[in-house]
Amino acid sequence: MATEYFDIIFNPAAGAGTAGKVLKLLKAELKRRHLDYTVRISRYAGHTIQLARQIGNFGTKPNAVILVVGGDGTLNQAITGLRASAHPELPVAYIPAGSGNDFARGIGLSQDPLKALQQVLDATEPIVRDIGRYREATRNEAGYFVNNIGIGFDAAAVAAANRSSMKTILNRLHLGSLAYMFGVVKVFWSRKPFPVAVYMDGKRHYIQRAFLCTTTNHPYFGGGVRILPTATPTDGLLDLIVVEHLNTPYFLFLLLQLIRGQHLKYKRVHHFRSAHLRVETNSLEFGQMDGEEMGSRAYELDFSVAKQNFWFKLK
Ligand SMILES: Nc1ncnc2c1ncn2[C@@H]1O[C@H](COP(=O)(O)OP(=O)(O)OP(=O)(O)O)[C@@H](O)[C@H]1O
Repeated sequence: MATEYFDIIFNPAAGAGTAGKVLKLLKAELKRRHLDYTVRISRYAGHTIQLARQIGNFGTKPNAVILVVGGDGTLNQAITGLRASAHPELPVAYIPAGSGNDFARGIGLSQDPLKALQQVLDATEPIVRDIGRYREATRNEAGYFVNNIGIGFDAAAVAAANRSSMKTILNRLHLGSLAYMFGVVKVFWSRKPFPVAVYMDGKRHYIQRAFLCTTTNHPYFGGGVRILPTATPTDGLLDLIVVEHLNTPYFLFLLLQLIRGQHLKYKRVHHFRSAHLRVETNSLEFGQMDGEEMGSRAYELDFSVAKQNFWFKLK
């Protein structure tokens, strides 16, 4: 089936306001190829959920494809809205236009908008990939994530990066993924270790001094950091990494090993992999989901895997 029509959902705030340039490029290319489209603009934070739900509920033209243009948060919200609609099976195409773009990196979609569009146009049938599903008991929330949910260090870094004026400047310089590094440096000295309980395959694992606790669908977080090189979005499993904080020199050593992709072999780095995971914390900690802040709370999270139809061709 060739794509005849695109229902574009566009987040003008993605990439700290630089996504408009991406949309302009795409529109010109679609026009050049005589491909028809409609653009629905996300007018406020969270509006993407409603836009996607409306497309799922009120139908689209035959052979229409939903094309999301934005960052990881926009993709997350589009999938969340669509899955709450009458047609959750509709495939989702995506053009990365955010700051971090970890989903594109993790799934094998180009970060160059026109190359990504070519991958979308090359698709002839939906492609199925894993996404994460979560339930959080403290605030009675449930939903999906395309990249990861993190508690602790990474989430505090996301919060710091989002509040930083550097994010806007770096996005303008096409260095959006560096914004997270500024967040990392900012929160590094102020974060305190916290206890975490992980439940997997009927066993409880208690980690007294966790610093970072991230459940992920693919290797990347924080704008290109390969936190779990072995995670794959096709295995029906989620990967969880818990990094312990022993002391500052050891933690810096682990960070160095992380950059070299060698961190998983150390005793203070715990790796879990399963179709079902549960994570509990008892202190107030920051959380992040696909780069969006989840607020500060004591978490009780249950994770599982869902299958999602996408529309792009991967090598
Ligand atoms: N019109 C709007 N005005 C302000 N914020 C919006 C608007 N529409 C959507 N949003 C919000 O923009 C936020 C950021 O979106 P997104 O994550 O896609 O971009 P990003 O943070 O630049 O990318 P990435 O997650 O890849 O780093 C989301 O929380 C979304 O709810």
